[in-house]
Amino acid sequence: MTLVAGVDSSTQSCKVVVRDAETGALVRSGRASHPDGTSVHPRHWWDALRTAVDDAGGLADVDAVSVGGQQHGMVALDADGEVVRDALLWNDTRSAGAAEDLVAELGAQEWADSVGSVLVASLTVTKLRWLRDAEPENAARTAAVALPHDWLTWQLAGGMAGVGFEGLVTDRSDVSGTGYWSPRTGDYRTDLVERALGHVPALPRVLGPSDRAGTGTADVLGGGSPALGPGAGDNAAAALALGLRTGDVAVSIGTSGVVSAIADAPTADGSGLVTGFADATGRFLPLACTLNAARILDWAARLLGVDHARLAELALSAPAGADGLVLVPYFEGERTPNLPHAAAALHGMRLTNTTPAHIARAAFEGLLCSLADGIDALRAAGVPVQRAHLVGGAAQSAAVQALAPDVLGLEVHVPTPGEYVADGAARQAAWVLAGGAEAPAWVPAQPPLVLNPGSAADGTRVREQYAAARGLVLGRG
Ligand SMILES: Nc1ncnc2c1ncn2[C@@H]1O[C@H](COP(=O)(O)OP(=O)(O)O)[C@@H](O)[C@H]1O
Ligand SMILES: O=C(CO)[C@@H](O)[C@H](O)COP(=O)(O)O
Repeated sequence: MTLVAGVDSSTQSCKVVVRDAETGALVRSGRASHPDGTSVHPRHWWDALRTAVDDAGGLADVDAVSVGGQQHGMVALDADGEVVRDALLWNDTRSAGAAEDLVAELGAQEWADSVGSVLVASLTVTKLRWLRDAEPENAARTAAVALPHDWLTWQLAGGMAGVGFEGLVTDRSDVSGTGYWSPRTGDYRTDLVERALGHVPALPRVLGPSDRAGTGTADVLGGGSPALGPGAGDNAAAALALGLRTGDVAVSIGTSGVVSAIADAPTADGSGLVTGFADATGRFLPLACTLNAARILDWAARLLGVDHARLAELALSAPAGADGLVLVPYFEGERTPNLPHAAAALHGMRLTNTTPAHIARAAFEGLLCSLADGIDALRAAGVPVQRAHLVGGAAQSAAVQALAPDVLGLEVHVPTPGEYVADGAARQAAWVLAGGAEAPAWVPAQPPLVLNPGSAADGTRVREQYAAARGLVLGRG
């Protein structure tokens, strides 16, 4: 049996899956935690990768490895290939002012036309501008810039000592989230890098969907020398694992809340709600991403002193609409809509509707309404939406599953619990070995759970009261 491995280096953890390259059957898996915080030294990702690989029984017997990962993080390297400072992650909002400056300089629609997206603090180019303004010495020392998955792939290939900056590679999906690469032309916009950072550092070579990135040589591979895949941004990797088709929307509820869809043509949404990324198959991945998602539920569980299973029970014991209690969940500021300095707010509190059950219900409804807003934005950008596929850690919550069809107003498929980002990376690794125009067809071991909307009226009411409360927050934002 030929084995391949996929890695998901996500915000909160690192996951590794080992699968049969031909059938996609899961052979073994492992995981390890990442530290908290929105700026992290990349060595923590490397340490977690090591631990997750050990947990997965090693990789000595795999023939190819691909790395998927959290998008946008700025990994700045000096001329010796050393990390210049902690990487600023996608959910670090300190570059919000830099994003405003850059948008003011060129105009929102010009950014959307040039790089597919209007800039918000998540996008790497804004972090480069922040570095130039806040830490000019670090900016001047920056000789190369990579994304989290690029840096990990480079480490697997031997890093500076092994392959130098010439061996630094990325893929279309992840580079499309930098804000200095055009999904429409497939070219870097080095003029925009220079505008942000003040000079043009070495940038990773952009590989095609099944191009070989090199050969793994690192110790963590246990003496094996697997082919390395180009890797992918986490959302593109999940889309590859799910085999999304026209009309399908992936709804991922991890640290970020993401709705994304495969498209044949690039998008350029000047409103900024939809970012026009590329996917991992040579197509495009219009996407709306929130900063607040699974951690809304983590917050509610902590507040109420219960675990996730009990939080779901409490929520399902309260009526739809929580008797008017509405959570607008912008705990960490927000990205969609772009309100980096906003805070969360509970609206409509009465003595009768502030029970644990109502608060739990409001948490789930606030989470799902913010995702439903993202689906509306995709539709407004011309993306067809027929059904949702629910993935990410919080997709396993019974209350998310019960409430999603009504609030999203869609048929919802819940695939078998799994690590869809790591699975997509593993499927890409199999594609690198097999070659050909399409990724190998892997059939899921079990069909998804299919959930249909029960009460359209409930869904509409929940969304209307959320929209009213969100309007108050926008007014303050
Ligand atoms: N059954 C559950 N109910 C609600 N939230 C859950 C459940 N299981 C996991 N989570 C949450 O999912 C998140 C992790 O999801 P994951 O997709 O791995 O995140 P990321 O990719 O951002 O690291 C955590 O915040 C965790 O608390
Ligand atoms: O910023 C985005 C997408 O644009 C996020 O989706 C990150 O890629 C992080 O994802 P998770 O770690 O939450 O899965």
